[in-house]
Amino acid sequence: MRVVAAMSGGVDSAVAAARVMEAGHEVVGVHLALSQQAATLRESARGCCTIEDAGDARRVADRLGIPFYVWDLAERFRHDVVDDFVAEYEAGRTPNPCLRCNEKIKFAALLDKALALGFDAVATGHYAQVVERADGGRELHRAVDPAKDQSYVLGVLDADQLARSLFPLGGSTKPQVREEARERGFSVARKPDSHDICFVADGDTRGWLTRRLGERPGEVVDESGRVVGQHAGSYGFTVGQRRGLGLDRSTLDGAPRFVLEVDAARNRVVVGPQELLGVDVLVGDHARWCGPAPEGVVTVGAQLRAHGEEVPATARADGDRLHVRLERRVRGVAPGQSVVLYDGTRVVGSATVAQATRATTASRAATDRR
Ligand SMILES: Nc1ncnc2c1ncn2[C@@H]1O[C@H](COP(=O)(O)OP(=O)(O)OP(=O)(O)O)[C@@H](O)[C@H]1O
Repeated sequence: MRVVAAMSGGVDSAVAAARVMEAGHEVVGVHLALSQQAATLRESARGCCTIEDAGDARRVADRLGIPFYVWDLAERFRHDVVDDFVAEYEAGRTPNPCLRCNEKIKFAALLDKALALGFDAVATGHYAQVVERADGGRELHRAVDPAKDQSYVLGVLDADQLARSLFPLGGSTKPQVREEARERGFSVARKPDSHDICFVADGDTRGWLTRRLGERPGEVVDESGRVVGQHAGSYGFTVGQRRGLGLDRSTLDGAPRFVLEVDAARNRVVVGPQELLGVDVLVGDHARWCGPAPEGVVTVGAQLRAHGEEVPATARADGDRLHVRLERRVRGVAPGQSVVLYDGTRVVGSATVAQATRATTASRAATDRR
């Protein structure tokens, strides 16, 4: 096959590229320039896809003796990932930009361009496994290294995208990959792992959003609507958050408060005690399936954040929508988060949480009897 190896300049994609090459494929290395240097020079200097990262990727490609190109997808990334991120927070939701980047950039813009140029597949350094079934169909599975498993952020891929994707690291642990990089003499063998959101270089999401959206003062209220504090922009909050709530402690008892709801339309943040945070009924939209959509009610494991725990659940597909009933209440589920469904280690599909509520005692008892 002719394969584009997506090379970030990190250790994982370096080893992934080497493995695809050794599997006998014809490989071309591609680094994506994703940040707009002119607009965010100060931030991009420590964020993803810097000039240094491109240089690191090029050095690995040179060592492997493969052609190497930089493709500029900065405009697509800004529109589909960064602007979407801002708009989601502005609307009171909590997006996952890595998942969006996989959906819109790596396995859409990059893959489309690769296919248009005559390539057969894209290989990345994601930790996940693609398993080929006897009927030729392909399934996405968790990686063997639970600490690195990235199947959650790949849960948006459909069958066609999966058929064109190679994840050569899914069967290895991170220490094995680092050791292999060292043995291969890659300059990036000891490069630290990337963390957090690549375009929010210092990790301060609220500060980053404030620079884009400006201050929008509003009220923090408790579950009964009583004003208990002030905020500088409801976009700076996420359901389940405990710190930085700006509460007027004189109006409250000493118990900790958590964000229960971000009401963007009214620029209000609702806080309350921990026991009100738990939800077990989710309605998702933008449902995506790695294979055919399941029929009827299916038993699954539901994961709500990258590296979050998997909760036993039942799910029902309904067109673009997904209904999920969790077997137990989970705290801090925000609209905008993705719910990814698993059957054992296999990814079944995903959706974006639109509503997260709690079942009434009567409906919970009815479910328990079923
Ligand atoms: N700027 C980029 N250009 C090309 N490919 C990229 C880029 N950023 C990420 N990728 C691809 O997506 C994969 C997963 O990206 P992620 O940001 O999770 O990196 P990572 O796990 O830190 O991997 P790495 O060690 O390769 O940077 C990478 O291994 C690489 O194949």
